[in-house]
Amino acid sequence: MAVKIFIDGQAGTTGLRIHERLADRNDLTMITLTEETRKDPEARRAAILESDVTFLCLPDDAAREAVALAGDADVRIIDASTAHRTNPDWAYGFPELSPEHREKIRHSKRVAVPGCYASGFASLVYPMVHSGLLPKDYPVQCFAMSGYSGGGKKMIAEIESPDRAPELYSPRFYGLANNHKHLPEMQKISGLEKKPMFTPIVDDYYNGMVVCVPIQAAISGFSLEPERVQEMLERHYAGSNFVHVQPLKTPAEMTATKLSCNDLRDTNQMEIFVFGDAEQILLCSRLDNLGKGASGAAVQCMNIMLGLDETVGLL
Ligand SMILES: NC(=O)C1=CN([C@@H]2O[C@H](COP(=O)(O)OP(=O)(O)OC[C@H]3O[C@@H](n4cnc5c(N)ncnc54)[C@H](OP(=O)(O)O)[C@@H]3O)[C@@H](O)[C@H]2O)C=CC1
Ligand SMILES: CC(=O)N[C@@H](CCC(=O)OP(=O)(O)O)C(=O)O
Repeated sequence: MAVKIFIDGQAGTTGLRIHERLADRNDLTMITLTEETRKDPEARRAAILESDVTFLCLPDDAAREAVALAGDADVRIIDASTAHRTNPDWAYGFPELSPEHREKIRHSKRVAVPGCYASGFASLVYPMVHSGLLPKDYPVQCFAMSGYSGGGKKMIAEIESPDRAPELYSPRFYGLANNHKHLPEMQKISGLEKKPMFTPIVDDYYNGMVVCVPIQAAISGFSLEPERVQEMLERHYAGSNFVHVQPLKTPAEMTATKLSCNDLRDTNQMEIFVFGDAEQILLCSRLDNLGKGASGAAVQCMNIMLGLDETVGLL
């Protein structure tokens, strides 16, 4: 019998992408609400209770409300918002981080999809800390660039407006008070003792991102050759369907490299790069904020929860 799916927030950026990824699957049937009822709590409750799997593609408060509407019903909930990502009762939806993460997703009824920046960050820092290559108390910094679809419908409308302000044609720094909403999960999931410093930038292209973590090994008093880091990361993600650690480049190739942020657009792929030398290393993770950073990861988690091949319906 087909699995019944409800997407709460189906008209939003993430909801539409999940719908696109699932629409052609004949092992699933979609429960949809009309434009008039899609924000009505009673209609949403009925749809959640009728479903086998509900995706929440909502602002945080509405996601919390949806979980309350579900009560203790047996439905599986996959939440794309920030609301439950550091809640220990929820599985963190990044199966490649460790076999324990994958098992918790497989057996959980409640899964929080990682934030897009947090996905890139954890893909680098979790293995570095858990392998012992990076001390837990290292003062981690992170900078990243995202396409504007990361800001949801409101930012998309602002950037795509025919009479947008001149400053919207340029990349923009934000989160400058080091209070970005992904920081709690970046620290907790990666196992860091100190809050990282995180500087995101949003630019004038639709989707895709690169998240970078520089490591000053020599001046911090430990040694960290790029070869050792690349080998550890390659081992950590060996056999992964979606996370691919790139071979180490020669110094000349590193100098010549330009990483574009949108290469993995519309896929659920993630690429990891190691640059630098024994003094200073730069780790970079490239992904699609709407793919492995949101709807792709959500569908991958659903496949795992349903005991299916995790790659079904995903590029
Ligand atoms: N865009 C991205 O790259 C990513 C987004 N996320 C997260 O996913 C969630 C959704 O984000 P995104 O799709 O970008 O946001 P959007 O603003 O594009 O979509 C949110 C949708 O939720 C609807 N909505 C708002 N309140 C309610 C309510 N009370 N009941 C039912 N529907 C409601 C909105 O309705 P209306 O259309 O009327 O405004 C809108 O359609 C957010 O928590 C976001 O942080 C996660 C990872 C990446
Ligand atoms: C460009 C942009 O504005 N990006 C969003 C993050 C998008 C995202 O992944 O955030 P959630 O998963 O937490 O919803 C932001 O920085 O708030």
